[in-house]
Amino acid sequence: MRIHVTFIDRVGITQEVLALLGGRNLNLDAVEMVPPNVYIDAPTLGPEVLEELRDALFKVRGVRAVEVVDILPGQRRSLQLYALLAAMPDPLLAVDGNGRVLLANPALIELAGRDPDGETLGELFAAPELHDELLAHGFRLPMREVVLDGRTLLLDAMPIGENAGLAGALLSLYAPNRIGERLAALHHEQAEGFDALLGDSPALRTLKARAQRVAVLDAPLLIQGETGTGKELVARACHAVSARRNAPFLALNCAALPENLAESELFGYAPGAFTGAQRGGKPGLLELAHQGTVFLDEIGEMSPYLQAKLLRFLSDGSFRRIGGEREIRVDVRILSATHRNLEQMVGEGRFREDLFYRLNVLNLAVPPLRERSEDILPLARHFLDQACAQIRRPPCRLAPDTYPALLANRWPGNVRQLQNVIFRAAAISEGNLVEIGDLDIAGTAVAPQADEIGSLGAAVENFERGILERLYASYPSSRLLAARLQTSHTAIAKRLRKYGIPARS
Ligand SMILES: Nc1ncnc2c1ncn2[C@@H]1O[C@H](COP(=O)(O)OP(=O)(O)OP(=O)(O)O)[C@@H](O)[C@H]1O
Repeated sequence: MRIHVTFIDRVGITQEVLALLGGRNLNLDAVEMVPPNVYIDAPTLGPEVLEELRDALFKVRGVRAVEVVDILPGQRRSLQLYALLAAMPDPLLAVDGNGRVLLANPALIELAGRDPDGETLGELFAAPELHDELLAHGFRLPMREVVLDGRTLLLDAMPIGENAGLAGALLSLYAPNRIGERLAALHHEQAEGFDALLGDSPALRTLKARAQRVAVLDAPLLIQGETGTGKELVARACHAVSARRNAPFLALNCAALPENLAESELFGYAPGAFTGAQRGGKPGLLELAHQGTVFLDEIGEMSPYLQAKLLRFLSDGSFRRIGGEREIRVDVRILSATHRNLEQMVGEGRFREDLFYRLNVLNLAVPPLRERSEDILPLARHFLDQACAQIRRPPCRLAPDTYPALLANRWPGNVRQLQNVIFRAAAISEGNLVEIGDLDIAGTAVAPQADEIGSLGAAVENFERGILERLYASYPSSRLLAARLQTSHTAIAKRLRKYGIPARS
């Protein structure tokens, strides 16, 4: 039983109260003192002893009230705190002033494969120098990379109780790809519609112009493009300028969920649909998005069963919830996206042809980043500003010698990869310049395979020629190209001649 005693504060009163409990041989699990209150958790305290104890307590001078409570305030606070920590998808740690773990949330325990309670940060990350550095700086350091169970993560520290003397810190770990998502979320809040799609390359301008035309036509739209090119951003923009903009835009990633979960997310389920479950029904995204838009990402990964169910919805506008009898009609526009070649999948019998035609009434192709190299540096600068603001570090710039490497990179992960590379660089770079060594793009440069390289000189020349040829299309004079690459006009003219790159009119 838990009790709450209220008293008029005076010297020695709490000891007198506790002495009464001690005298009755009660096991005390917890005592919380918040004068003029004392809260006591005594599991062995039964109703009879309570009656007698209450009388005894009222004989103590100053005791005003004795009542039974469900839970102690501190216990309630820690339950709430645990619930909050458990709901946080990113791994979190609280440490004391000596860098010893006091608390880890379930995401961190899962990641570490153990509860690191009591370990030092040096032990947890197998990095004693990190521990010393964090302590030496009072936990106030820019984000840095750490390795936990073989995975590289970014560590962000926030000191606790600085004014009243350092009490410890709260540490958050982010997977580099989650940071991109967080930035994207931030971005979505800032810009809606096509303004969110940054870039001024001819390829992107053409895409935007076409997208603005198809966005307002109320028919299914298929968006194709490599991973990370911005397909979802395009889909959101199309919704935001369409007549449906005041109704919801709800997205489902068909690759992220197993078939049964994807089905219940999209179509919902009827009450009692699951045997043994006491659950009521649940509407799916199609119902929730009534009069709005449903975006089906990675549609190429949709199972044949769901393809059939979706086809039926696209053909007659109706469907049934899982386990439901009733036909439901909703007014929803379907936008879908894929990085796969759906035509080829249709040819190979891996995607339904009839569904393909239903989805592909309108279509857009988002170009890969390497085909719009003019966008690379403006995007990189934008992501750098965003990253510095997000991690609360002073603004920094890209060192000019990073340009050729950024421009020559193949960017297989496209804009998302660029965003992540820049974020990581902002997090680990020490000064106000992001240097080439801060960019984690080794291995994805457009470079010959090792066994194709004859000599270093020839390889460097090939590399240089590739950059010049590619940029010359968008900066079609040696002066423009020189300004773009931040070098002299004569140096560019000399190289264009050397490589026999014909002058543009
Ligand atoms: N033109 C752009 N301007 C600004 N940010 C962009 C642009 N294109 C993409 N991004 C950002 O890059 C990230 C990836 O974009 P998005 O999720 O839209 O790509 P996707 O093609 O749908 O990816 P996937 O194929 O993996 O689903 C997001 O954080 C998005 O905000």
